[in-house]
Amino acid sequence: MRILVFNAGSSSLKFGLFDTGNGAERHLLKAGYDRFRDGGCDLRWSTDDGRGGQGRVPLADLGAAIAAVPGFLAEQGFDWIDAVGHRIAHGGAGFAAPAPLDDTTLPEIEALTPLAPLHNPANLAAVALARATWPEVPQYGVFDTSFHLTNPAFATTYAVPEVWRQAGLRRFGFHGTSHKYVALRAAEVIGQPLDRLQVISCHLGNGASVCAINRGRSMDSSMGLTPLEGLVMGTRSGDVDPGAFGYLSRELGLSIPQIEAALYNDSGLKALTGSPDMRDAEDRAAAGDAAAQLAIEIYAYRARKYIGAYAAAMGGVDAIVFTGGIGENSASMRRRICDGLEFMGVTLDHDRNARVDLADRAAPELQAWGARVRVIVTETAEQLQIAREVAQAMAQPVRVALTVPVAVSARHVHLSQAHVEALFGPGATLTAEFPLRQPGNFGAHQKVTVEGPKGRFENVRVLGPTRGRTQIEVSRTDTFVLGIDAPVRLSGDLDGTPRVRLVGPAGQVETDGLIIAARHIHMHPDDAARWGLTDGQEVEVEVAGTGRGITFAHTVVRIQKDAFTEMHIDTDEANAGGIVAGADGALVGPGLCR
Ligand SMILES: Nc1ncnc2c1ncn2[C@@H]1O[C@H](COP(=O)(O)OP(=O)(O)O)[C@@H](O)[C@H]1O
Ligand SMILES: CC(=O)OP(=O)(O)O
Ligand SMILES: [Mg+2]
Repeated sequence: MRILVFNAGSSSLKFGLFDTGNGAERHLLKAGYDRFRDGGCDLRWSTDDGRGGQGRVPLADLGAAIAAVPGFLAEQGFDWIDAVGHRIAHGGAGFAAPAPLDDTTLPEIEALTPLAPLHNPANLAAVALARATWPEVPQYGVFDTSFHLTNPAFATTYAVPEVWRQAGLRRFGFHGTSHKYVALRAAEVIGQPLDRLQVISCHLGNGASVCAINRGRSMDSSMGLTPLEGLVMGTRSGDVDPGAFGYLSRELGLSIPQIEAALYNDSGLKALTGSPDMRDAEDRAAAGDAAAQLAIEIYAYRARKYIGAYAAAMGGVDAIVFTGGIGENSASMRRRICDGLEFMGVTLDHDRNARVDLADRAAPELQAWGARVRVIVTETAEQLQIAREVAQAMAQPVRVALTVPVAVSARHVHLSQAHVEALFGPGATLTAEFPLRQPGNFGAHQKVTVEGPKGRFENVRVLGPTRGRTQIEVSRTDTFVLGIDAPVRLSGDLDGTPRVRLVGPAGQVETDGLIIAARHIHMHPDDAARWGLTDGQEVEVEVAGTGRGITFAHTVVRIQKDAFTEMHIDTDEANAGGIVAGADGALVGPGLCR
């Protein structure tokens, strides 16, 4: 199968043509445009049959370079392809794996553009061009963010107001395809499976990020909601005190869009040296330019801090991997970053570091003899990794994933009006303390004690409004605390359920209705119709975006007028999957429609 891959970065367009299948992998064409300036850019290309070239071409920007690709392929005699893989920098929380690019997924990606303004527009321009040029050929997106969706909540959560978090403010991380590829390549060189290793990957290109890969999974990365956080980059600032926004607004009268544009386009090496290019910074520093010297020191210091932080975050490190234009090519930057880390077992062999040859996907080790931590440098093969992932995705049977929010229910009680009065006094009614997402439902001010032969739970929340029959929902673990066995039932299916004592301020009742709620999805009829689901149908739900991703079988779809579509699980289920509030679940199944 012949796969064309587009990788538009913030300063370059790289593309490649791969032949995959039958266990073999050929890199038919490797090409890239970069150093856009003065109305032109550098083109460099090579084919696996020995052709190639390099030189300036009159393409002024990334858009022009993207548009030139079909003509370039035709000129070099590559006249057919089976699929196109596109690097997409921001995929948000919705794309944990490569996805076909179609009229459903593209608007979701477009909506993320403000969070990756230097990247998603170029990525999407390549998609538009490829769809227009090869309308019959499947197009897949491979997302920088996917690899990091395994990051634990304590690494992805900003300590900011809840409404901001609900609006989507969280850390994502980028360069995932690169970090994954180089970590796998390092594991190959070390000769151990990646899931036994603790690796810190430093992708130092025009954009730059450090990633902690803890036993095969991304645990943290220096980029956040957007590719602005973290390291110093070509034109991006990396970490800045958020207090700067208020300061700049007050002192310089700058607006938020002005500040944001400057942090993306006019900061980093460009701000410190006048050029976004590390080659220029190194040349100027060597010629005695103090600003360039300081910029290089800041760059290295920031990277070294993140390496130290991630060694601490993982509780160890077996290998540090350098990649990206700077990581691959700048021996002096690798040395500046590693010097001073001897205390944690990192010692470079300076001769090896100075004589790196990365031809043929080499991944040389640069550590001194006897050093505990390996230091490896390798070319990032984002295009190859994208081609591999596209080929894998195409080989899989079609599964449609639909996203539903997952809510975790703690133990609670629904009461009949008769029981409200028995527990809270004659004439008492439930009063709402906070609304629930299912319309009309609320958490009541009222709380009761639930008592069994072995133990009791005090302050169990009553949910309103009242129902025809009292129902007490607990987890399986709770049944052991109470000392009463309870069946797994759907809400309302209460015949033959165990009796339990409820105690309120004005009295107590013995009532049946104790259940472990069967996991279910409240579903709006429109969603059910759109997705081809019927009431009572059981589906599988994958909640993968957590450290202990889990798939729930036998999840019952409950279609209800006006329902807010949402899956409900109990605390045992949430704990089993390491699921925190706000997680998304994916309904997966062959019969679902998008
Ligand atoms: N020989 C070199 N020495 C130092 N820096 C280099 C060298 N070659 C490339 N670079 C730097 O690599 C950066 C571009 O990295 P690259 O990974 O190609 O970018 P992108 O993020 O656009 O994919 C530029 O800052 C460039 O100066
Ligand atoms: C996410 C990012 O910064 O990518 P690049 O390095 O290609 O600019
Ligand atoms: Mg890049």
